[in-house]
Amino acid sequence: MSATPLPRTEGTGDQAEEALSLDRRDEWAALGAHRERLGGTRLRDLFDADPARADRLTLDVGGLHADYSKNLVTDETLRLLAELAGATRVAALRDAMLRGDHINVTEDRAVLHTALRAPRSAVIEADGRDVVPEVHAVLDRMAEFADRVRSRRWLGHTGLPVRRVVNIGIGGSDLGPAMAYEALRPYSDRDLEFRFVSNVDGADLHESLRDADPATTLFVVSSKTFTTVETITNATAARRWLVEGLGTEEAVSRHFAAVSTNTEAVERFGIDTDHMFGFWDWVGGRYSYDSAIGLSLMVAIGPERFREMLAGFHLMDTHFATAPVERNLPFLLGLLGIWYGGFWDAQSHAVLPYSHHMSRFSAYLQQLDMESNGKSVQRDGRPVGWATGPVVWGTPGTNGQHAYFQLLHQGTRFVPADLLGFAEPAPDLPEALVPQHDLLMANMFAQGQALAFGRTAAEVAGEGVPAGLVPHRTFPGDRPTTTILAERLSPSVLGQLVALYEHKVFVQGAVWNINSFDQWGVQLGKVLAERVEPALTSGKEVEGLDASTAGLVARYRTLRGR
Ligand SMILES: O=P(O)(O)OC[C@H]1O[C@](O)(CO)[C@@H](O)[C@@H]1O
Repeated sequence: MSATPLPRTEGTGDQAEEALSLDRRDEWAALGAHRERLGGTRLRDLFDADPARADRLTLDVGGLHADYSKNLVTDETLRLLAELAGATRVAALRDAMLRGDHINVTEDRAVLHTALRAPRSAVIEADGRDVVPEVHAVLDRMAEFADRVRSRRWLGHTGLPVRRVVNIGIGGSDLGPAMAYEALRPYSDRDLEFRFVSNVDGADLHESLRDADPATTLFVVSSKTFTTVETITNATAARRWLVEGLGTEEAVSRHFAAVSTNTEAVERFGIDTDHMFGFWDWVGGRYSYDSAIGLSLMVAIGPERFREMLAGFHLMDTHFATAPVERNLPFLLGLLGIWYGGFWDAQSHAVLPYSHHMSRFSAYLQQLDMESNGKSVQRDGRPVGWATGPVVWGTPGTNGQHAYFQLLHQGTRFVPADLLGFAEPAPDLPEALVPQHDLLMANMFAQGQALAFGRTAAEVAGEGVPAGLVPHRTFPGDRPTTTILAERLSPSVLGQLVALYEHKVFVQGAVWNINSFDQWGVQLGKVLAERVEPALTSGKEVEGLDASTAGLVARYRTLRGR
């Protein structure tokens, strides 16, 4: 880590305000006192006392209908949370981000992923230069490339069109495109096959190539830095496979494209920079799939759908930038998380999509949220004295119901959750399968109800359940959920959802006064792996290994017969 003093963000101005620790703010104390007063307030009581609650605590933004009435909040809670957002100057930091200030203070960078989806007419400056024309120039080149592959005009070395696209990347260079490809699969060209390879375990690449024909395979090597060891190792192996398969190095040019900010490294690797698509250091890896990192996705769904997705992102950006805090969905979701983490001791947050196509969404959010807000020092380096980012997890809801929902309903842990669902089934679903959609959605609505309101002992006993079983069959309820319902999982709606969570993470990082845009915590393991690897292969003594790790290395070598 750099020893140079951190540049100050130009954004928020008031240094005395910024220096005040979150837990010493009056607004924080007010929330603590409010929490005490709420005590064991039940959602049942809140709904009974206020027939308008379900109507009032909802918000429509673009194609998303958010119902946050099943959260453990009153109007007073929401007012106090909005005051906390005001005191911590979240809106000022948001504006600083949107205008290109270097709010990523530890890396001295602007944070401008919102520029990736700005319309052509917008002007957004990073370091004094309008970045919007460059963004659209790359999008146009991507569109041309995607169209050539999709129309089978892009020919491989032997003159055959592409059948399989293999995206090689990891973290933000994998999770976004892989998640979005799954989400928008019904919109994709079904005659093209897509694979996403991330793991340095050779099995990942092998499974993606074992039935592939080098003559019809296109690799998209995606890496912001183009130095990430997993990606470069896999890309090198892929290149070897291709050259062996087609018998000549010359084939590489027609079968490899690259997405990166590092032109030199791409050239060094041997990928023709005519087939390279760039982006910029002001795009964080986990905020990048709407940049050229989405190239494989664009090949799958086509430039028009990709642009619809960008328009969805932009819609949510505009809402985030302009709506008042109390009616601003990213603010609301962010503040609810602050409430549960700070005053209800919630350790985790579940995101449960009732949609098969959203199966990778929670995995995508894990990086977005946990790499952003898994921090324990404030922006100026002081330790935090409050809980920051939660463990984010989840899988499609119905599957979860038969796995871990038992704990959500009756366990001792408190797990707030988001339920995501779509009124329309996937657009390509055969007629015979459409009726299943009602069953799917009935489950989502029922789970929200059961989690919120439970089933009291009296109700259970009233159903004739034997007394000994009553405690086992009682559901405490008061497990909060926010339900987000959209008409359909379209490209635009996906963009809206991703931008919603991006900005939710932003709001939380701003209140917690942490830098959501660096990721120093991933460095140590990388450095140590580089030191350990020679010990595994050559048996050379590696200095500085602790006794446990040295023992494991020795055991590994024995098991491998070395
Ligand atoms: O795109 P790159 O440079 O290969 O990095 C991949 C990922 O590695 C990280 O730097 C650390 O996990 C992520 O932030 C990033 O998305």
